Amino acid sequence: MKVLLQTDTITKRYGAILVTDKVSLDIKEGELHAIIGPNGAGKTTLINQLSGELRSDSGRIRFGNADVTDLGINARARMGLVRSYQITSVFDEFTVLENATLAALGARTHAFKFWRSLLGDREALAAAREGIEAAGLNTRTDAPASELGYGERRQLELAMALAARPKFLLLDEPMAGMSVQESGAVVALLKSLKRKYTILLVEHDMNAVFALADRISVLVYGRLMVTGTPEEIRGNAEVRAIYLGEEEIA
Ligand SMILES: Nc1ncnc2c1ncn2[C@@H]1O[C@H](COP(=O)(O)OP(=O)(O)OP(=O)(O)O)[C@@H](O)[C@H]1O
Repeated sequence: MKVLLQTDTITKRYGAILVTDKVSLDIKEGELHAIIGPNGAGKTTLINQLSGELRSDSGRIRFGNADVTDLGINARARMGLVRSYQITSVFDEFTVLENATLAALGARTHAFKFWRSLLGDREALAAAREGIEAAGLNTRTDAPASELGYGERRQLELAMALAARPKFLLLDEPMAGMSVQESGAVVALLKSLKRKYTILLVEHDMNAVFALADRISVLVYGRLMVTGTPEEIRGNAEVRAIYLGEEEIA
């Protein structure tokens, strides 16, 4: 499989703290790659470096054939490297369809000129409907976001990311705060998205990670400790030591 995203020794520090430390990763086209690691390991920081929300202090990032190190979040999103949006970017008074359409328009338009054409842009509307369908939210298309339950809201975030027609999806803890039933639904959803998109998943729910990932990378104190298949990670003595006492991986 071709490598779609490649980082070469990317580093981010806050003052004296090295939050990510020379992380070199290869993510292959079509794979679902999970990043796990203890609290504060630097997982969210790494996602932010990949999405372009944070500039790395050193190292390079390649996406497809391009060096995207110096590009911002919007430029990377337009190339297809898209992060599932934070809950704050959902507009409560807008419907599911309107929110997804905004995300579709935002992925390809600069500034705010898209406001006037909301729901008037056929291509954006089609992308929004596709995203909503893929995220399993089509029975709620016309509901205002304010009426969605917690799990549905996370589905809307996913729909918004998909409406941007990504090649590569960055997902930061999509199951956080969900009930067992809700996270089961998200696992099923992500299974249905596998292969259609290349996915990088940061997630604490080990059952979900081991059920979904083709490969898993373990980040500890900002350093990439090991990358392997779920079987290799499960059997890795160092990883087991880090998670000792955390029954999920046992
Ligand atoms: N803007 C910031 N300024 C200073 N320190 C920061 C900043 N953002 C993150 N950190 C620190 O960097 C470290 C890694 O944070 P990060 O959120 O990336 O870890 P994480 O692996 O995602 O953690 P968790 O699993 O708890 O979400 C933490 O010690 C955090 O306090």
